[in-house]
Amino acid sequence: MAEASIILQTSLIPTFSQNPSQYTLKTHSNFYFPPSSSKRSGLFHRIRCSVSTASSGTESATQAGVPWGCDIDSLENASSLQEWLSECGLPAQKMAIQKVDVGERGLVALKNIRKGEKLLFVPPTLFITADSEWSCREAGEVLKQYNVPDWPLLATYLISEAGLTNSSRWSNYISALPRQPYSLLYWTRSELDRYLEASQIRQRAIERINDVTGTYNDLRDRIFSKYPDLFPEKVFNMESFKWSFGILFSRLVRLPSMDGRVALVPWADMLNHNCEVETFLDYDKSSQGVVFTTDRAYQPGEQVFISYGKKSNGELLLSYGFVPREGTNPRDSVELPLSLKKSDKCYKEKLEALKKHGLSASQCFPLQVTGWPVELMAYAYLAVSPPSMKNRFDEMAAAASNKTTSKKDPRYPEIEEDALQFVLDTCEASISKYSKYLGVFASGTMDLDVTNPKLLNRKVFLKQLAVDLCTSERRILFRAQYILRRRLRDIRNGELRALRIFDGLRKFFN
Ligand SMILES: C[S@@+](CC[C@H](N)C(=O)[O-])C[C@H]1O[C@@H](n2cnc3c(N)ncnc32)[C@H](O)[C@@H]1O
Repeated sequence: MAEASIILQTSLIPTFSQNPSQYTLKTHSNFYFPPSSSKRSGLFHRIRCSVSTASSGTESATQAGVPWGCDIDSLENASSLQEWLSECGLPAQKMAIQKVDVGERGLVALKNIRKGEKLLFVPPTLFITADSEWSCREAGEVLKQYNVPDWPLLATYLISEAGLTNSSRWSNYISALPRQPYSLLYWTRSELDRYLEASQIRQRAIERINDVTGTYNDLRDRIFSKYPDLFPEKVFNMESFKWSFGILFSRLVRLPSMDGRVALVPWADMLNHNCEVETFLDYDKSSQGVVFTTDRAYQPGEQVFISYGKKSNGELLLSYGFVPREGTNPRDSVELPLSLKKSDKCYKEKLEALKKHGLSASQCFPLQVTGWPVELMAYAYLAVSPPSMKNRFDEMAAAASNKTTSKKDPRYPEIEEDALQFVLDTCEASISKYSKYLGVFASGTMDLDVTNPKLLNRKVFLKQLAVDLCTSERRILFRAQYILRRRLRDIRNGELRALRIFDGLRKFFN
């Protein structure tokens, strides 16, 4: 299991990124559109494809949601999925899809499973990748002609196959997918503003929704509108793209041993996440299938888990729509926003130095229970450094940028106390934001059981997720506050002791 740290982070996409602005899904600039449209229309003017527009009547797709898939906790289609997969070459399994306590549906051991055992063996013929054959060949050709990148291509592929209902080879798989995956993509702007006000995840969710909307608009304007027979708006619309991106965010796998190729892997994507499990999905060259190796033993009836990667609770909520129980995620982190003070005499020079290294006047850094990155301290040093340290601004900004290769821990003893105090102040400002939020919203929702969200109304469910997230993020801030206060106390005690010694020596020589 080589390079576990890298692989774990990338097992189930999307990956953790320290800097939200580095997140790239999109869109305009990624597309290459061939210059000549006359050639294109010559090639495609005859093509037609019959796509079922399903949910009849006047109900628009936007109001009705997508007309395919099933309820998130439904086992209705699970047995036909399992049957179809076996017919298509999935070997006999030691697990079956069942209702579970964590994750609603999941894979449960049917027999004793040993630690270190390889499971699954899903063959490549059952993966959905950017190279999969389209049931509507012409639609696939159009997208390839436009060099549409993998993510939007896969999102369109999924809708195209779903729209064909039973005539798609993936119909058994698609019928077993959730009709509305849990995802922040389904939260409205006012829900994000209201419930995630205190957390930086709100901004990440807004950016992600904008990316998905931008990607859909791009595809519609540049491609779908030119081929309405292949991409009718009744099927290829914002609602269906929200669904397909929701599916990709929560189920797409990056396979390190296949050069990082991304794929939907039916059956393997029925495994739920556990923060304490270290094993992940990958392609196994010897058995030529997707497998994972158990890192613990399972008895019949126990749910089997994998890891979706080293993700914070916020990132798990963003992509997968759940928040692990408090204190169970050793990889949990919270983003701390640090900013230059506008009143700083060297504001302009500092900003210039930051910009040179791809940073800005306001920057988020991840705090973990175990500490924080060297980049955060470098940024704090820059923020508090006086004009006399002008010649060090560039090196501080470079160290604050995670793009630098050297990970030296920058130290400026003369301003260390100020830098720590600056981080502590920011930390405490964040804590009071969380406490205010939790004080207002949390009352009465803390002890609700969210294992069966269908029983709760949507508002209460979202609120509980937000409260769980904010509680876990505030816990990390409290821990950082404690460490910072202790360090400051040590520095101040050390200074006091040094002053006393100096004073004693002075008196002695006098
Ligand atoms: C790859 S799918 C796993 C199969 C999924 N449970 C299903 O029935 O289709 C990922 C989704 O499973 C659910 N899930 C996975 N791990 C979970 C966990 N630890 N707690 C709660 N839900 C989880 C979330 O809804 C997530 O979006």
